[in-house]
Amino acid sequence: MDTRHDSFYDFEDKSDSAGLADMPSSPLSSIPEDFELQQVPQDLQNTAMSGNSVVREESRLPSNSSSSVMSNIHIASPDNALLESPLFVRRSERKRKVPSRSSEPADTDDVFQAERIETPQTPVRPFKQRKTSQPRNTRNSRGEKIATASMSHVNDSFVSDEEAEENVLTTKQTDTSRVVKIKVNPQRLGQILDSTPPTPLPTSPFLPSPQQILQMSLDSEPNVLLPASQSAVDASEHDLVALSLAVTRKVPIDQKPSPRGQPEIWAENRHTLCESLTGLYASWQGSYYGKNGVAKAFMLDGNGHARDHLDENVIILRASGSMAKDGENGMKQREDQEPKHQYHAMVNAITQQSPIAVICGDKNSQVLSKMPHKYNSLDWYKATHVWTERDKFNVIKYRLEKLDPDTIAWWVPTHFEPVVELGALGSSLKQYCTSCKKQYDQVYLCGWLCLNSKCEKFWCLPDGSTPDAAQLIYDPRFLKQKTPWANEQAPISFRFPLYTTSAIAGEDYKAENLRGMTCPECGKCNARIKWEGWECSGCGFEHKPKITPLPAASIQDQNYPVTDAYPSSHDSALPHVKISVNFSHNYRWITYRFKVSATEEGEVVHGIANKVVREEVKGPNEMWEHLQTNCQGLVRRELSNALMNSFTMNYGMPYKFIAAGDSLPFTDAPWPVTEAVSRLNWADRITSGDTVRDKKKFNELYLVAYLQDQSMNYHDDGEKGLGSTVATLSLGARAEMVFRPKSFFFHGMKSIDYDRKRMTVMTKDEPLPEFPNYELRKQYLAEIKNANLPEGEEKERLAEMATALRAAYPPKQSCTRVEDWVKLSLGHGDIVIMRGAHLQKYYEHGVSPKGLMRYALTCRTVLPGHLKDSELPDYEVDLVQDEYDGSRIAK
Ligand SMILES: O=C(O)CCC(=O)C(=O)O
Ligand SMILES: [Fe+2]
Repeated sequence: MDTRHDSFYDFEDKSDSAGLADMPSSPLSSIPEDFELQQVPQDLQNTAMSGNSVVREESRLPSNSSSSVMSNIHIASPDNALLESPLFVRRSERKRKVPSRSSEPADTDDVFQAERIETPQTPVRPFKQRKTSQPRNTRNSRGEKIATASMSHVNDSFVSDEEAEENVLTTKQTDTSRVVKIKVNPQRLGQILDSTPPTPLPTSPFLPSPQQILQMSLDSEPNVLLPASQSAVDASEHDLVALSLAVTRKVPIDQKPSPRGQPEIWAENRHTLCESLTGLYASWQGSYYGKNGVAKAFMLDGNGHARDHLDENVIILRASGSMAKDGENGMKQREDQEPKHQYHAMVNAITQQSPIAVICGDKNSQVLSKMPHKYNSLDWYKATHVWTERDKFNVIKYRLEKLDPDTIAWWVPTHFEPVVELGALGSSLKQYCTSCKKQYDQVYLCGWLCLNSKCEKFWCLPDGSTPDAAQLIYDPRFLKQKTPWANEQAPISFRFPLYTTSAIAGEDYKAENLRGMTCPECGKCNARIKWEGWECSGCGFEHKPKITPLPAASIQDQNYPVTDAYPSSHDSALPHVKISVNFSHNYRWITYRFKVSATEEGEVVHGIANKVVREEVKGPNEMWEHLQTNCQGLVRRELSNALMNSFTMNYGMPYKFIAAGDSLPFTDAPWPVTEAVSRLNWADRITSGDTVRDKKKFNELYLVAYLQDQSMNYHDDGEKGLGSTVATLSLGARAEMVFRPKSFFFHGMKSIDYDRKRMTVMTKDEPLPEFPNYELRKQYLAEIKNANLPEGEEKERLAEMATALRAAYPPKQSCTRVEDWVKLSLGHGDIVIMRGAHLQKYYEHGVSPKGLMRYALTCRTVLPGHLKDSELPDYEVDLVQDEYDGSRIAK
């Protein structure tokens, strides 16, 4: 199996973005498994911006607070509303269902006054704000008239007089009051509730049935939230339920209306998106991307969590990760989500007021309109809240708010009327937990809940009971609160600036040169596929800047000096590898020999070139300089739904094994290609002792161009139909090339699918004495050979043997890891030749260049008759004339 070229993952910020292990089908479902707890300075976590100045929002917390600050809900205080609200403690369960606009009063001193909750002082009738005005006409963001009403925000409560009687005011009241305007569009609310049955809600002791909700909403609509003749504070629970249902109403994807605009950027697939948004969103599988401990972006696709929400300005989503496959396409949570790396990165985004980019996939079920493309940039967002909830497992949730609240989002449908504008309901209710002393917003209408997963009262309503899922209807005041930030400007356009070339030699080979292009004309994300530059497959826009080549003189590495003498070696090998050395033609030829089966040896020859070789006429230096400016048609080939990260071109016989791609006849190749074929044929001859010219010529050359940071993962070159010798000429940057036995051969175990079961079995390959459990494996192999079991039974027995082999490892010794046996340090002009039929079957190799730019020119022999007619090229494969004889560098 050829597993090379999967190192395109190298572009991912593995430390922050979702782990690859999960391979979730829904991007909303992965989290790095290797999250590390990253401490956020406590004072940073507790700071929140108010206006332009930083204030310590939670400065009232007790200094001896026992629970982790990390699991607090983090609130960028919308304004000073928090400082103005009284706390009510409810006596009866019945009253708990009534959402109360109540919270711990904000004291400006630093000591949390928890005892106030337990010790009511001066019980007084709760202050009921009656200061409301008649509705008047105002204009919404599109200038259309909507009705508005003023409502007291401070000390108010959506409770009736009777209920209010039963509330006990436990804290001193503040006399400050603030009037906010509620802008609710009654027509819109009515329409929504009329046309859409609310999400079915099982009956609960706290909430009315769906039918009741609908009825109540319609009945009470004129009074609710649009207090024509009545005070807004009389609005009761069902009004909020109705409002919440209207605000969170979802339309099935196939019925979603068209958006009013277009995304700034869009992509047809994940890899073009990630490559074009490098640094902003480069999560190949996960939904989350962060860098340096700060959250950067989310991708919302698929259904997400049951209570995810995405409207014209607010998003609620669950943290990614902790998911496992559930059936064919689904995912289910498999464990509690812990406040780890991603959580802290979100906290950092809140405390640093660092905007988060949101991308939306066309499978997102919450978004208001039909997404025009597979992936679409939504907008920049403020992270405002991070908290934990409980389903079967703990779930970490985030609230995001559109960064620029004043422009209408492009994805809002043309005739969309918002039910309630952001900020129109004032701020959310906040309350302190009597146990952990942490303050949280009231997220759901069923009542205030402690959202600290480390607290004994976590997920408890004030009476100690826990809500059932049916009660979890969002409090619209929580959803629709407005969180001003000191700066609400997008940090960068999603259409990134085009790459501009550098006059400094070598700069153009840096990794950023491989970034994709967000088309300045149409916004489509395009990977850089061609060596020559960028092309937009959406509108045809091209960007092909001229690069500055790197002269041969600049690639001489001071740490590996070469002279006219035979160069020293920088290779290494394990002790059981046999090594021999020869000197000829200004090359040091080192041969590494090791067993590739019980009876056969394979070899790797490394020819280390000196200065004479490098400077030879038509030698490595000239080849290097010519290729940089005269090699057309190098492309990144497609590989199982992604792209190889290096640029390649094939010459001579088609090489179909890695990824399908174009081939050119040798007659159309730049001269270094044919020169390399000729030189590698010569090198093979002189190092194998086979002096017969033209005996087994290479008929194919695969040219690979690696930019900075590109590499080729462990793989083999042993595809069927290839000759057993593979030779490479290395040009440019130094590279490390490593060889090791494949795991199944070394450890003698592999995973197979048999009878619809995944099982680990012992392999039947003869082990080598250097391998672990050598004696035991020999014994087991003999047993299997003699037993002659039917297939199923044999598999079962091999599985038992694998279990026994695993148990036989000494403690702490890995039964999967394999060490490199040979490590070559390849310099400019060096040659590597691999020989041996079983070398490719049982060993694998990988290459990681260390500098800015490198070419590998690898020759193979594609055996005649191996290709099908359809795979044959439409040109005659003309073999390269073997002119090279090494005479210019003979010594
Ligand atoms: O980059 C190299 O030196 C080797 C490339 C290689 O292994 C391959 O093309 O199969
Ligand atoms: Fe290879």
